[in-house]
Amino acid sequence: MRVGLTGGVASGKSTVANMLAELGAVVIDADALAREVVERGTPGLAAVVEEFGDELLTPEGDLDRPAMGRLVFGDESARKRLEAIVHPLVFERYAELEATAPEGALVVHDIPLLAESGRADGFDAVIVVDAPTETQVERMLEQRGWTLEDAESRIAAQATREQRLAVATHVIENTGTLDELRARVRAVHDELAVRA
Ligand SMILES: CC(C)(COP(=O)(O)OP(=O)(O)OC[C@H]1O[C@@H](n2cnc3c(N)ncnc32)[C@H](O)[C@@H]1O)[C@@H](O)C(=O)NCCC(=O)NCCS
Ligand SMILES: Nc1ncnc2c1ncn2[C@@H]1O[C@H](COP(=O)(O)OP(=O)(O)OP(=O)(O)O)[C@@H](O)[C@H]1O
Repeated sequence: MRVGLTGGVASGKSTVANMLAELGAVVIDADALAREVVERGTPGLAAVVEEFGDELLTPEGDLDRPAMGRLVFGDESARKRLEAIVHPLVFERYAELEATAPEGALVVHDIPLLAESGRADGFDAVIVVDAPTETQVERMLEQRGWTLEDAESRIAAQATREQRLAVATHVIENTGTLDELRARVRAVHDELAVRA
């Protein structure tokens, strides 16, 4: 059973993914893979440096993620050039990890850009974590210390709520407490697990 999990930035995807993992699902996290493929010393990071220059590296030689974020979320063509390097590497790692999942497992693919990718049809079910834009912005400002401009530029780089909801088979509203979220996640998990 291959389940896609998506949602806008700071909607609560990782929180939901962690709750699903606690319930026994195997979670593959695209954001984590996108970090792994550009770690220090990787061919991915070398490709990024070739494209964008080494001023986007920290003195230690890591990708300067805040600086890269400011660049790509303010410049669509730069974002597309970064995605063209990172996304194929992420898909490669995805295929490798998926092949190691145990038979009969509920395999959850946490993919922030699933609606944008046009790949939602390839999943048996698609869970969309949904929250109003104001809630997303509040979480980014309060819990991540981003500026309003950082928050709004990430939202602008993503599909709209409506576009995301259009690919959902299951919607998880994340507007209440974490306990309410956990109860909704359990209900969706239990429904999908019997089909796995
Ligand atoms: C620009 C980068 C270096 C900024 O790193 P940073 O640590 O600040 O953010 P992080 O990677 O944790 O992403 C946080 C969230 O930002 C949003 N986001 C990230 N990349 C993108 C993108 N290309 N388009 C729209 N939203 C994005 C997602 O909601 C994601 O969950 C990084 O986001 C990146 O490498 N992005 C390109 C790769 C990508 O598309 N990743 C998304 C999943 S494959
Ligand atoms: N129902 C909730 N009540 C309070 N805080 C919440 C709730 N849901 C999520 N959060 C908090 O909001 C922040 C964003 O959640 P999370 O990291 O799960 O979002 P995300 O969609 O994975 O974000 P990103 O797109 O950046 O990866 C986190 O600090 C999380 O603890």
